[in-house]
Amino acid sequence: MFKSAAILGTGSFGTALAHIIGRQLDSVAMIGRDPDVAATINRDHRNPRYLSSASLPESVTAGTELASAAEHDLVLFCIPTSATRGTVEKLASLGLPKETALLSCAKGIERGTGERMSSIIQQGFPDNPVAVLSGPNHAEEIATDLATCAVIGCRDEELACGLQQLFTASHFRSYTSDDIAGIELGGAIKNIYAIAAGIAAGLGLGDNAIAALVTRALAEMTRLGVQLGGRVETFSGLSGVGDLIATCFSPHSRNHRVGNALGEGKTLEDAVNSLGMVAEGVPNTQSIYEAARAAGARTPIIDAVYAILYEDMPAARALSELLNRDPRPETD
Ligand SMILES: NC(=O)C1=CN([C@@H]2O[C@H](COP(=O)(O)OP(=O)(O)OC[C@H]3O[C@@H](n4cnc5c(N)ncnc54)[C@H](O)[C@@H]3O)[C@@H](O)[C@H]2O)C=CC1
Ligand SMILES: O=C(CO)COP(=O)(O)O
Repeated sequence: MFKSAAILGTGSFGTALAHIIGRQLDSVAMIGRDPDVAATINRDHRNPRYLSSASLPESVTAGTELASAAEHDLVLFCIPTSATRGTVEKLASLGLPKETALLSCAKGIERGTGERMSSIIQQGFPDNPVAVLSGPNHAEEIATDLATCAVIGCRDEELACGLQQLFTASHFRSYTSDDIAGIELGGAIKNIYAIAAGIAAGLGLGDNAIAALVTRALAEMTRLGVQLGGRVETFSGLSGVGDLIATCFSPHSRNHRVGNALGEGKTLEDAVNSLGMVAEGVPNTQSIYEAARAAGARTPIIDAVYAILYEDMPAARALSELLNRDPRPETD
């Protein structure tokens, strides 16, 4: 179905996905902002800044011209969610054929509007087909060919199958679903729990506490995700519990690393600056906290992370408040 693709973003995820789809397609153009990074990718078939040990197939080239996305059948959005609307607007002003399929790979919702990335992309390109990709997909593991599964969210069956074929390799298996909202919400909300799990680890809590936290996080994610428009079963899938487990327990998770630093007493600014990559859970704690308030949802874990990140509440006090809430039944 696809012969070529453009990947917007030459960061970790764009690089990992170029490594995968570059083997399947005649040409993959990575589009970034830094001409030096692009030149090195073209010369060495490696990204000097992100996942520099991953080799990129010969079909992968890089550049900085957003307009060149129009030359491809498929455009992947692998940029931070905070950059999506601006990039969509710029790309829409340059124009894309209406057959070009658009695949959102970012995990977060927009602050202020609460909109999911696929909606923002669809607003910019009302006539183009839009799909999403999510799941437990650490770029570091994809780029070293460790086995990975993902879910593709798409309402058009033919496009879903085409994308599934593209994201099928000996070590990469993909599934399809038509619950785009549920898939995107799981991927966005889990980032906050990865910060919470990191905080818990940084505070020196044990396995019992972290298992309890992740279990209650799944209940909260499902409750909130359904209130925001996802289907309940999606949160038991790869983009829900699958990604929750990956990010809450993996040393690769940037959100977990930010949380860990906070639990050890670092400031948010230091935790984020020392990362040098995007941790979507930081801005998304604000956007999702606001969306939860607007929906009237009960989200004690998100509220605790929000208080730690944005209201200077000490992590130990937030933990104590979480544990000492009024008792309630497990399922309600
Ligand atoms: N790294 C991972 O394992 C995974 C990341 N994702 C998602 O992919 C998205 C991108 O994350 P990463 O690639 O990991 O981030 P990263 O921090 O590794 O790279 C971000 C890239 O976006 C570019 N960028 C930043 N601001 C921009 C702007 N305003 N306009 C255009 N480009 C801009 C940067 O130059 C960089 O190339 C995030 O939403 C993340 O949650 C999803 C699955 C896995
Ligand atoms: O979404 C991810 C893996 O599925 C990446 O998580 P982090 O952004 O926390 O590294």
